[in-house]
Amino acid sequence: MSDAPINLDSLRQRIDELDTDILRLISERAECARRVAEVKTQGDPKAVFYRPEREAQVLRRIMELNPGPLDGEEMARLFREIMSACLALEQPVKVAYLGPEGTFTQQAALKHFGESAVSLPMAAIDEVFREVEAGAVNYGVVPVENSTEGVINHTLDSFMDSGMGICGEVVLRIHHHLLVADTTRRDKVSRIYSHPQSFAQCRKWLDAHYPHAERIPVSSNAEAARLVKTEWHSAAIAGDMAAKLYGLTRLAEKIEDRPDNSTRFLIIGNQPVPMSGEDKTSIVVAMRNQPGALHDLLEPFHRHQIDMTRLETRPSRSGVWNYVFFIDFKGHRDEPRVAAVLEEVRLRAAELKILGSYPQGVL
Ligand SMILES: C=C(O[C@@H]1C=C(C(=O)O)C=C[C@H]1O)C(=O)O
Repeated sequence: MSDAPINLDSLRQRIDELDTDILRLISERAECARRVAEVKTQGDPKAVFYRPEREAQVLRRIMELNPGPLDGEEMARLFREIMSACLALEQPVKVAYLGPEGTFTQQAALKHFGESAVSLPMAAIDEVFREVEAGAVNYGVVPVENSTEGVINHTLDSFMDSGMGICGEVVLRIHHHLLVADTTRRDKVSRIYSHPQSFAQCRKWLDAHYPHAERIPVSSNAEAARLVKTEWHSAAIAGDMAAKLYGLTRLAEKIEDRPDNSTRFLIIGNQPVPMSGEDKTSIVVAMRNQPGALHDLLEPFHRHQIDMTRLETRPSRSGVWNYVFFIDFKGHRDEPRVAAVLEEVRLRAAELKILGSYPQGVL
């Protein structure tokens, strides 16, 4: 240990030098982004600053080039924040999300846009759509499917009613914790608050560890966390954002029954997104109610070898067509192969709405 101080000093000196370099380089990068903003605004008063396809390309490139020892996702997260700060220099992006504050949807919004985005909680999914449609915010973030609980119908229905499209997706690993306040009697927990979906995702764990505690469903995990603050015999199941927001501690961590529990969120907006190189397209199709309709719809995808990633059916509310199909597939609408399929589907369908082509989630 005798040479430790010398080593430590020289290593810290090297870190200082490197930080000086990093600082200079980030500043230079920010200056470039500011100049990009000038180019974008030239002759265009309604210039769009946020470019999802470019951001996806930047992050993918960083992950490819990353030499370690930090892992690719960790490195991309750091660059995500650098880009977020650079974009804020051009114009801070304003995002509405399904609130309240402290929910997984807020976590998804910040994961996608970075911490420099201004995020505003909305009380319901259709309010998020309305805020974007009214131009009060640039984008919206809503959950669309969970790996254990399935699709979130409310989001699909909102797409049927609104003119909004999709300009991105983000997938979040959902970790639930059993949270308590400083004042909670940890050995006397008799009541647990959470969102019904979170209860469903932690059912086995709860049956094993808290079979006798009363489970009280509330409107969100963040609301569960808020209630715990005032009750000495209660706990909440919620995620990290809610724990941080209400100053709760984890009595048990990662209590979800399935370790791969994740939720997919969509970024909604009304901006067409150019190709990023790895894209997805989402469409809604109404078919005539006749035998073989579903086969007719799927056949062109099969023939053009397009990789379908999701197919959901929803009852149509217009009364004329019995069902509409929500389809996600790999590829961008500007690719000839995809354009050909969309044209064929348009001819076969009663109605086709292209919700958008957007970069596949990177982080
Ligand atoms: C700098 C740009 O604007 C924004 C900031 C980006 C960045 O910091 O790399 C990337 C895309 C845009 O969201 C750009 O379009 O290149």
